[in-house]
Amino acid sequence: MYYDQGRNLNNVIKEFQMSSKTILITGCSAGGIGAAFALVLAKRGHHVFATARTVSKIPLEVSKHPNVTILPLDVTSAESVAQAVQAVATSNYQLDVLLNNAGVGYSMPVLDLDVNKAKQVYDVNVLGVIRTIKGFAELLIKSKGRIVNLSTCGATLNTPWISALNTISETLRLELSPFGVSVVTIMAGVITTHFHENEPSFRLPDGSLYGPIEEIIAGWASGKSKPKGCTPEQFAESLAGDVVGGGNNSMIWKGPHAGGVKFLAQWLPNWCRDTAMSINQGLKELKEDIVRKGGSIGKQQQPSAEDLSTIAVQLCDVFETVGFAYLVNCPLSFSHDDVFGIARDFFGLPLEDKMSVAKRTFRPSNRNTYRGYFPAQEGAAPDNLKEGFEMGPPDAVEGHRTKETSTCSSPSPSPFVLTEGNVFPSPSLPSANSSFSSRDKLEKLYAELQGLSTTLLRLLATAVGKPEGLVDYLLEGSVSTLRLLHYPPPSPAGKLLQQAKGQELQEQGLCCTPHTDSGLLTLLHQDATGGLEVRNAAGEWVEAPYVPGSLVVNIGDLMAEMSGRRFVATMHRVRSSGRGDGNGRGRYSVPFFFEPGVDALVGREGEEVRYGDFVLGKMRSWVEFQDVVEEGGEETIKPGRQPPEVNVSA
Ligand SMILES: O=C(O)CCC(=O)C(=O)O
Ligand SMILES: [Fe+2]
Repeated sequence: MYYDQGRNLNNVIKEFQMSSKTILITGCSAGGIGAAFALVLAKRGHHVFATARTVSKIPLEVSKHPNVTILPLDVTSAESVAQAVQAVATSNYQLDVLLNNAGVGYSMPVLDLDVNKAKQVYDVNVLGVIRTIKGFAELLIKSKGRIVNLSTCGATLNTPWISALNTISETLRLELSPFGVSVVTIMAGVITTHFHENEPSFRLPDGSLYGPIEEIIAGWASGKSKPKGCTPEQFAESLAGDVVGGGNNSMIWKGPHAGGVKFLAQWLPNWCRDTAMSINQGLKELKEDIVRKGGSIGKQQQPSAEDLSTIAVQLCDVFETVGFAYLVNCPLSFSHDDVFGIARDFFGLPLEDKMSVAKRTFRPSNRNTYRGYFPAQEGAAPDNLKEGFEMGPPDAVEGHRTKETSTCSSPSPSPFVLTEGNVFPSPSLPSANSSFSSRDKLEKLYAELQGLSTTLLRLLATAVGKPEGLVDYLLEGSVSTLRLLHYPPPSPAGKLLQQAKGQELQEQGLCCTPHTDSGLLTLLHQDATGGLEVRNAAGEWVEAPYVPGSLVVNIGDLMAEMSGRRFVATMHRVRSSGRGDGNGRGRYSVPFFFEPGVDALVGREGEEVRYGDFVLGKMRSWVEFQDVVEEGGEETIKPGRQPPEVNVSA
């Protein structure tokens, strides 16, 4: 017996019994179900009006087919629909079938919906269908034709844009039956199309209650988490007979998994459906996350005023003495795994891709001076062996000099532009097989860390009796830096160099030399490798061990100054013993340096300096800016330092 992808004997017989029909299909852009239906039906001898909002998107194979007429049709425009109706009415064809296929996707938890966006989605998916049906109704009634609405089996579960269509479709089925027009809803299973590519990269709005499961939701929004489906062509083949066939068959469930969902939706009790729908949707994980955080969600996560003043007292106490604190249960939507996943994503790129965003010091042809990548400099600084990537505020304009030189009273002659925009490895990187997909996550992490640091700064400022407005003043145009660090395991050549540098260095085994941070506060994610050490008031180096899930917080020079030296900017370093988890990957850390705006006047009362100048002064001692040289009283970047293995022309 003949059987081909659902095109069973009955369908074949049904089709042979029917003469050639004329079908108008909406949304026939390449890669989608509409285009696949157009081709399959045209090849079977039917005449097809293949329509799309942008007709150039209709694949050539369809548009060049002798049985196809191309028409522009935007289902959100009554005028466009009227023009298409006019074109069909004045053609030599009688319209037998209207296949409403055009649709757009919008995946978002209901609480996070952007209502205007939702209106647009309804305008295409629901009102667009009504507009088109109204337009073609007269022709369809004349032919006693058929309306086929493409829906999905997801409509019975969690796709509000589509379930509205189903109700309308079923209502129309009854309302049009007296006129001899049949109405069918296709409950599509999983079809692999370009549908999700129309959705921009997924991002929950700031403050979403669903933040902890954003990645899981993103997997569904992008279609990546969908089970394997059939191709649009296979799907169209299996349904061609149903589209042109008569009969009032209401709902047709077709495509991979459609049968299972039908069974679930129509036969099993609600609790079974709820259980099935909670699998891999992140709801279980979200519940666990809420329980882990003490059963509180959203706004209730904010501690009470009493809690805040207790935290303020504890922080003051710790910054006056030890200088370092561990924050636990931080209100961040990123776990340690998430944060170090981003770091691994970046540092795992081939060197030439990282060098494509290297600071100008390391690649003279690049424009970025302050943000971007700095490579490990094994020869120049074996005791400071780290590679890093730095970004500033996500909204800084790329390659744009802002306030730094425009409003300040004494413009800095430095070639470093502290306010410059961020650079990220482009998705189409020089090397074929690599890609960096964590830009959105980095920007979100930055925003969350800036928010958390602001809360901490407000607490500290109030605790030391600073005026209310000080924090807002300092943070105007804040140039905080989020830094990804990787301390690679030393190469054999690097080990030799360390030995050559002398006994003391070898014994210390440092990969980040002792320093204080320069800004207000530093919030550090360190991985489980360890190695961070802090110098206590007695001048002894003590280990700052890894505490799962915690953030290490210390204050920088600026905060120490502003507190009248009440707080200590603690000296810290990293030992290279902590340069690997044994699997040869090295150590990762992600410090966030919370900084004021470049023009904020900072420092001790009566001796205030511009923060931009303060930080540029400090940069002279940083390994990643060692190429600042004085020439004729002005600092310039000494160009041309490259890690030896990089091909400059790459
Ligand atoms: O890697 C670490 O744990 C510390 C890094 C650090 O202190 C810094 O980058 O200022
Ligand atoms: Fe530091």
